[in-house]
Formats: sequence, structure tokens, C-alpha cells
Amino acid sequence: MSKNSTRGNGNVREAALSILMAVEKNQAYSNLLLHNTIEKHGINPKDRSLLTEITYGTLQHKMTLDYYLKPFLRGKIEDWVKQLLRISLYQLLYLSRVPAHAVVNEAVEIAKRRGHKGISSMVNGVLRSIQRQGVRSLDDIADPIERLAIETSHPLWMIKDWIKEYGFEKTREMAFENNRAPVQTVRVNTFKTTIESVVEKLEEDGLKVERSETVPECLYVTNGQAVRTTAFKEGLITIQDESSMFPAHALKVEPGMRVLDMCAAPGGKSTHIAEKMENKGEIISLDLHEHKVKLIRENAERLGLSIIQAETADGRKAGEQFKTESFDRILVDAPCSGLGVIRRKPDIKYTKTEQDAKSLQKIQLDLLDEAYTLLKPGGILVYSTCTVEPTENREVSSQFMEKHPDMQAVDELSPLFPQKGMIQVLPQDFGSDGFFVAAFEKQ
Ligand SMILES: C[S@@+](CC[C@H](N)C(=O)[O-])C[C@H]1O[C@@H](n2cnc3c(N)ncnc32)[C@H](O)[C@@H]1O
Repeated sequence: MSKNSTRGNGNVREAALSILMAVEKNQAYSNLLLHNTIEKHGINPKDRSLLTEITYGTLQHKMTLDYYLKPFLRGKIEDWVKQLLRISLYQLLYLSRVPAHAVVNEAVEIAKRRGHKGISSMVNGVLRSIQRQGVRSLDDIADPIERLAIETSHPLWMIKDWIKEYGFEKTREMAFENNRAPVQTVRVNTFKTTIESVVEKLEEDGLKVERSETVPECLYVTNGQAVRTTAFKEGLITIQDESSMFPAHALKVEPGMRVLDMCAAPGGKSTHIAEKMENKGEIISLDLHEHKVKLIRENAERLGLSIIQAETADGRKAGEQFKTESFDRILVDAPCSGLGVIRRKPDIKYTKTEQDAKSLQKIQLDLLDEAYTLLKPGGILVYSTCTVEPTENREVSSQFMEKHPDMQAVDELSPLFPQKGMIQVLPQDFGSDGFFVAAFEKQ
């Protein structure tokens, strides 16, 4: 794909097709593949936005598209042809800016290039029939739960699980919100600069910026790419979702403290904690994977933070390296099912299973048990995840407190969000990621 593609948007659709095939076949992450494709081919901004829209849109609406396509398909069709039909139907139904004839023509061309004449005639036939007859109505699905699953393209087990925990209405809002694009948010490095000065710098770079009403150091960027700004290069901001800024507040750190961040890569929260500690004290940041630990170091360096010591280690065995009851604060930002970030990674809707949440529950409890041993009396332990699964979050917190009666839920998570003990943020609450934060104090 060239920087200045002259052959229309055919290459964009080819690229979307390849990404979607890799996501489905190899369970590759859509966001990483999209990023790599854009960087590798130096795709221009206009094509970049179309590629992102087609790839994410097709993934977001996969089950709805299949529901619409089913009456038009006969017999077994190859995976790539199915993806091509999904991509094309997505554009016909959801992208009014692409003319219908262009969508059909591109699809037929791709089918010819990748397959043979028979396949291209079939693709042509299906798309033209859909154009003539329209698609069937979702009203044909009598059961409201099943309808919600198909309409918003979420597996039925997931919708049922959420309804049990949050009720039908909140689940419905969450499922629709999961198909919307998130607003870009950045965190101001308050150790190095002020919020006002960053707002000014970002605006000088042509970005539109709004301040959050919940987290003072959080800014919403409603256009452009904050990662390409001078403020980013100078280490004055970090790209981070607003929900992910809650744990550092819940930790209630002070300069000079000794803090352990057990699952720290790529360092989004470790660096936030360091900024709040004014770069005074000590932060040990662990992660299981060496290549990810490198990212913690790089981020700390870019932000001018020197108190972070990043190490490769299994948090569940941290007691082998550190003394019992030696940390003032511990963060367990645990590996989780990630179902709060479906807006950013729509593919996880289809790859996660009910069993995943169960096995993650065990890992999270093991990490928390180790953290308990390392926490000083009077210290605070924060447990957070970017999921909305009750098997993790709520169940993990109750099991942990049952096992350790001297760990008490704090009276107020933070002056910014005064809930007692824990908060479950749903994506529709503030427009931020679905997220869970619990804070416990050791008696
Ligand atoms: C939710 S991510 C952490 C995000 C990070 N706190 C941040 O804000 O940038 C969870 C991390 O836990 C790490 N991890 C998984 N199991 C672990 C373990 N047993 N010990 C330490 N880290 C682990 C993963 O490699 C992953 O980077």
C-alpha cells in the first residue's frame, strides 16, 4: 500500500480483510495489527481513518452482520469470502459516506484477485440481492435477551452474565456503548508542568481540549492524535483512559512512601503514582514479561521520573525478594478478562470465555494474597481491573476480605469518588473504560 494510494480504496479493504482474517484465525489483537499495518505501509490519514472504521466496525457488528447475511448464503463458504461479505455489508449498512456501487465493485474486484470468477459472481449476487431486498428485521428475534446479543453483537453468555449483575437496562446501555468509539484522554504530568500550560501547548498543536470534571489531571482530546504532539514528546502527557487514573488516587500516596506495583507494564499507573509522589520515595514496578518491563523504563524516562525501579518478576512470588510488611502502598492492577475495554478491542468479545474469568479469579486472588503479606499495617492495598465481570472484581474482593478479616474496605476511595470500599465503573457512566477499583486498609 503506498502513501498516496491512487487506486481508490481497494487496498484499504484488502488490508481490512487481512487484519480481520488474522484476528479470527490466529486470535491476533485487532488494535495491534491495525497499528502495525498503518505504520508498515505509511498509510495516509484519510485511508487510515477508513481502514480503522471498516476494521473496527466490522468486528463490532460481526454477529449482526452474520444475522443479516445468513438468508443470502447457501452451503459452505470460505472464511475470507465470509469476511469480505461482512466488510462490504458493514459499509453498505453503516457507512453512508461510501457509495453503494463502489462497495460492491471493490468487493467483486477483491474476490476476483483472491479467488476466481465463480466466487466473484457469488459475492456480486449476494450484495446485489441485499441491495434489492434489504435485510431482515431484528424484530424477528422474539427473545429480548437474544435480540440484544445479536443487535449489539455480544455473545449470549456475556449478556446473560451482565444482566444477572447489572439488570437488563444497564446491560443494554453498556452493550450499545461498547460499539461506540472512545474519546481520547491524556494525563498531565503534574510533576513536570501545570494543567493550564499543557492545555495551551496542545491547542497550539491544533488539538481541541476539554478538562475532565472527575479527575483534574485528565484532559479529553476531541480531535487529532495526542501522541504526535510536542507535549507528548517532551514528557508532559501520557495517553491513558480516565478510568485508569482512578487507582493512583485510591492509593492515597504521599512523597517519600515505598510503593509496590505488582503488575505494572507498560507503566501507566506506576508513572501516575510517581507523579503524585512528586518523584520522591520508591516505587518497585514488577511485571512477568521482560519485553514489557522495558516499556515501563522507557515511559518513566520519557516522563522524567527516576523513582521507579522496574523488574521482571512474578508478583505471586514477590515475597521471595521483598521483606514481609515492607510497603506503605501496594497496587494490584491485575491481569483480567478486559471486558471493560471492548470499545478499544472489539475482538475480545468473541475470544473470551466464561472459563477465562474463573481462571483469572484464581490468579488475582494469589496476587492479592502475596500483596497482603508485603503490606505494612496501616497500609493501603488497591486492587483494580479493566473488566466488568463480577466473577473477577466483586467476587474476588469478597473472597479476599473473607480470607483476611484484618483487611477493611476504606471508608472513602478518594475525595474524587467518595464511594466506600469499591467502585464498578461501566463504560456508559463517564464515557470511560469499564473499570473496577477496590481499596483495603490493613488493620
Ligand atoms: C492490566 S495489565 C497492567 C497495566 C499497568 N498497570 C498499567 O497501568 O500500565 C496487567 C499486567 O500484568 C502482567 N502480569 C500477568 N501476570 C502477572 C504476574 N503473575 N506477576 C506480575 N505481572 C503479571 C501482565 O504482563 C500485564 O502487563
